Amino acid sequence: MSSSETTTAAARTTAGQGGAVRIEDVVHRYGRGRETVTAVGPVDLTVPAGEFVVLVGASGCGKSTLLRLIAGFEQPTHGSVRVSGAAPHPGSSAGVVFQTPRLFPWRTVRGNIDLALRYAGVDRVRWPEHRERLLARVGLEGTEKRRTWEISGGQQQRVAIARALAAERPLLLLDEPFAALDALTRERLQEDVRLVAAQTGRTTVFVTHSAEEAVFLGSRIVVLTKGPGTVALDLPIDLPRGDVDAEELRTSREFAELRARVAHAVKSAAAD
Ligand SMILES: Nc1ncnc2c1ncn2[C@@H]1O[C@H](COP(=O)(O)OP(=O)(O)OP(=O)(O)O)[C@@H](O)[C@H]1O
Repeated sequence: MSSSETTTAAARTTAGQGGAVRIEDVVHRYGRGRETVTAVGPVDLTVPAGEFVVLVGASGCGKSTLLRLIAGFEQPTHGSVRVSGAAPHPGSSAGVVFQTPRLFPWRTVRGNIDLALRYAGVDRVRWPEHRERLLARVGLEGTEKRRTWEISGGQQQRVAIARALAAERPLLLLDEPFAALDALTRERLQEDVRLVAAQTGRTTVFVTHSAEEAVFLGSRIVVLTKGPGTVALDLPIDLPRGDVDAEELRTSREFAELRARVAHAVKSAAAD
C-alpha cells in the first residue's frame, strides 16, 4: 500500500469514530452588566469528521474563545456546541495544544508523556509501546530522559503535541501553537502537524493569525470578522494532502494565490 493510500485508510478509520464539531447559533459573552464583552457570534459552523479547519482573524476577534467553547472550557452564552454529537467535556472531548507548551518542568519528556497516557486510561504495561510511537510521530526519539528545560522551545511544543495525541481523542484543537517559535522551527512543526493530522485522520481545529500557516495546514479556512467574531469567509483548500513535498507546495503558484486571497480576506474582515 502506498503512503497516501495508508493515510486515506487511517483517515477513514478515525473519521468513523467521530470528532465532528457542530456549532449552532453560538454567541459568547464575558462579564456582566456594563462590563460585558461579546467575544463571538452569532456563529454557525459544522466541521465534519476528518477535516482540518483553520480559524484565522485579527487579534481579539474571538478565535481562542471559539476554540475554548469547542474544548468545553467555556459554555456558550447562547446556542449550542456539539463534539461527536454530545456536549464537549473539558479534558476528554479533545486533545488540546496551547501557545505555550504547559509541560510539567520537574518531569522528563518521558514523565510528561506517561502522565498523559495515565490520564487517557491507557493500561500501564502498554505505556512504553505508546510512548515510543508518540515520540517517533513528533520526531523526538532519544529525548525521553531529558528534563523539559534541557530541550528547545520547538521540542517542548512537540512534547505538548505528543501529549495531546496520547489521549487518542478524534478531535485535536491547537491554539496558535507555533507563535513563539522561530521561522524555521515553525515551518518544520507545521509540516509535522500536517502529516500527523493526515496520517491519524483526526478532526483538527487550528487557530492562527497567519494566512500562510492557514493555507499550508488547512483543508478548509474560516476567516472571522473583528470582534465579536462571525464567519466572514469559509474557504475549502484543495491543495494536495498526506506525504507531500512541503517546499514544492509552499512555492507553488496555487499556494501563493490562496495565501494572497486569505490575507486579503483577513484584512477586510478586520476593517469592516
Ligand atoms: N476571560 C475573559 N474575560 C473577559 N474578556 C475576555 C476574556 N477572554 C477573552 N476576552 C475578550 O474576548 C474577545 C475575544 O478574545 P479572544 O482571546 O477569543 O480573541 P483572539 O482572536 O483569540 O485574540 P488573539 O489573536 O489576540 O489571541 C477580546 O475582546 C478579549 O479581550
